[in-house]
Amino acid sequence: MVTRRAEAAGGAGATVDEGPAVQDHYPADAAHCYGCGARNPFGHHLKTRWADGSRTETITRFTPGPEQTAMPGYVYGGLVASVLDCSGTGSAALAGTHAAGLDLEGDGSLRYVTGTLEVRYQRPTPMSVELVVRGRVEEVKGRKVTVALTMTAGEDEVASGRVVALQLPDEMRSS
Ligand SMILES: CCCCCCCCCC(=O)SCCNC(=O)CCNC(=O)[C@H](O)C(C)(C)COP(=O)(O)OP(=O)(O)OC[C@H]1O[C@@H](n2cnc3c(N)ncnc32)[C@H](O)[C@@H]1OP(=O)(O)O
Repeated sequence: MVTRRAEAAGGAGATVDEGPAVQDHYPADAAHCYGCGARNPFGHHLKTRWADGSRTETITRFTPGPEQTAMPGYVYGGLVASVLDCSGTGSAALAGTHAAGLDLEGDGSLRYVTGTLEVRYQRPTPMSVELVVRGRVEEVKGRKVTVALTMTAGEDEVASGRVVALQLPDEMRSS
């Protein structure tokens, strides 16, 4: 299976990718996620950053390949969902950690899993075009962060959705 990394620059209008990716700060024992874990050789290796100085908008980029085909020329919907999913949990980790006044690089930074994922497929998603996911943090409430997401391919919005992410439960921790 081919492994690709999302490209980290260019092609997103006026949006600026700012600072390190949250996944760069996941500890080694929490970096196995298929969507965003740096230590998963078969995964997407998604990287989610603040999109600007507001600390409410995030950006994640991914370019799908032919093995992620639905119909020739178009991307499999499960891949679209998967990219939205980890864009949402990464955004939640950025937002929850920021809201708690913690440092991403510190031991106390917060990690999140998916509680609920909603996806609306708006248009067929073209293959081999960089997909840009923008996250907007709607709410940080206790253990829960809600993030609204849009995915664009070039000028077209191809999907949108929402992730409700909850802080990583103890039973899912590896140590
Ligand atoms: C370390 C780095 C990690 C990187 C990996 C990124 C993850 C990648 C994405 C994934 O694939 S994660 C895998 C798929 N997800 C799971 O397997 C999660 C399974 N579910 C659970 O473990 C628990 O149900 C969950 C942690 C989601 C919630 O349990 P909690 O005990 O934390 O929730 P609690 O009962 O305390 O409820 C807290 C709030 O969240 C709400 N809530 C609970 N479960 C929810 C849910 N599933 N969806 C939406 N909201 C939910 C609940 O209503 C409440 O809202 P309010 O505060 O407003 O009252």
